Amino acid sequence: MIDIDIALARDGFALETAIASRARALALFGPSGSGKTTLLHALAGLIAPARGRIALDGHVLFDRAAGIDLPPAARGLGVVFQDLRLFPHLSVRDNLLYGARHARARSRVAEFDAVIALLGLGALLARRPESLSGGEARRVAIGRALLAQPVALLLDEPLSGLHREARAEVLHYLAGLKRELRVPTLLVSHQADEVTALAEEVALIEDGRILATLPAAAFRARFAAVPG
Ligand SMILES: Nc1ncnc2c1ncn2[C@@H]1O[C@H](COP(=O)(O)OP(=O)(O)OP(=O)(O)O)[C@@H](O)[C@H]1O
Repeated sequence: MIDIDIALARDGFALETAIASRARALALFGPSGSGKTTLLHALAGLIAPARGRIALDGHVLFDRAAGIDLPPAARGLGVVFQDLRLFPHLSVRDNLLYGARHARARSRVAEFDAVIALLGLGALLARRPESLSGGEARRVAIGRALLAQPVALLLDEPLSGLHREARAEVLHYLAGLKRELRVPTLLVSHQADEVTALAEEVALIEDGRILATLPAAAFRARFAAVPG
């Protein structure tokens, strides 16, 4: 259960959003510049809203009025940023183990071998990030985030900038994770096809405001004709 009701402003852009969702796979869908990444960063604890509250499964991450603002590491979130942020000097295995070393003791989302299998990383373990294709690098970043045993996974445009085959490849693996793991996921995207494939519920965002929150079927009916 995610409960967000926040407002913040910076450089002429105002974000004022409220979302309450019980979906295990929620997407935030909107055009470029609508505030998706800003909202994800507020959730992750990288930007402090001027007003409001953020709670996840009843745990308060941020509450301006109550003076609560958990630092990013204490929020227990697995974040895959648009720029991935893999460690260039570490092998794929060590990038993944970094995630595992920072695992939360309380929860068990997925074991190392299961993540390797689910994301098809077995053949890549000795490689360095610089030698990976775009799709492979994303799979590693997702694996590292999962191995931190997060309470929720935040994915910022996980398929953007990939060519057609690589998009299909990463989408296939993300769909597998959704089937196999119970971890709640927030997907940020401006592409209707990936939202349709991965989300159970979709919050539509425009100009920093949530226009509506739709079940996946209603989203499909409304956006099916939009090309990816
Ligand atoms: N660090 C920043 N400082 C000031 N303004 C910013 C900063 N980052 C983003 N913005 C502005 O905030 C607004 C929302 O940006 P944001 O990146 O959240 O949108 P988005 O929906 O994620 O877009 P995209 O899909 O292009 O990443 C934009 O007007 C952007 O120019």
